Amino acid sequence: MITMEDIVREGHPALREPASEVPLPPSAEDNDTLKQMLDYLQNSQDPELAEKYGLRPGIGLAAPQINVKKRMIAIHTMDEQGKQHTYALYNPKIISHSVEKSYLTSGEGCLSVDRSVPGFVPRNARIRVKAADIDGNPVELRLKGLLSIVFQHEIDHLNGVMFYDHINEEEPFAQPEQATPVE
Ligand SMILES: Cc1nc(NNC(=O)[C@H](CC2CCCC2)CN(O)CO)c(F)c(N2CCN3CCOC[C@@H]3C2)n1
Ligand code: NI
Repeated sequence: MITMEDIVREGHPALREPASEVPLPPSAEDNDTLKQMLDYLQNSQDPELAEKYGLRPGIGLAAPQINVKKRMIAIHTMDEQGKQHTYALYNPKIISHSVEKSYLTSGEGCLSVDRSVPGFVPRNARIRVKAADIDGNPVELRLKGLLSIVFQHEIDHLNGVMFYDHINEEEPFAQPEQATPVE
């Protein structure tokens, strides 16, 4: 079971190195790791389990955060319409994106960052993603809103990018150009 002890924090080299493509079909080990990442998110959103195991709540997780330098991400979140979305993917790749930007009005945080970093994180409003699902089958997703933001935060981790790398240093809460806020 993944707990906060397995999550590496700022300063750990794994957070700043690019992660490697996962050979498909996935090995039993990679499959197990990805399932455990998804379990973490589901456990962290259960108040009793989160309390019992001291889990910080999460809606996304990338393998480098558990010191596995492979291109694997898990996402478990509700969208703005209250629909549950669960993804466990290998080798996600943004193949196209909108010119329009968006950002979470609450700013972003990170399970690997034990501090608050205020500011808007400008991201692409809509993205098209190609990836492989947990069985290694190809998937193509068109994402917008919160889901688009979460995917970009996780794919950033596969490229050694942290959310605060995107924050405008001079004016953290400057309204990003051509951007739609996501509540
Ligand atoms: C927005 C939010 N970020 C939470 N944490 N941060 C994370 O997930 C980081 C990834 C997110 C940060 C911004 C975009 C992606 C983890 N990251 O570092 C992975 O790279 C939350 F936990 C959370 N929610 C709202 C929904 N709620 C449902 C009930 O259970 C609690 C849950 C809390 N919303
Ligand atoms: Ni993160």
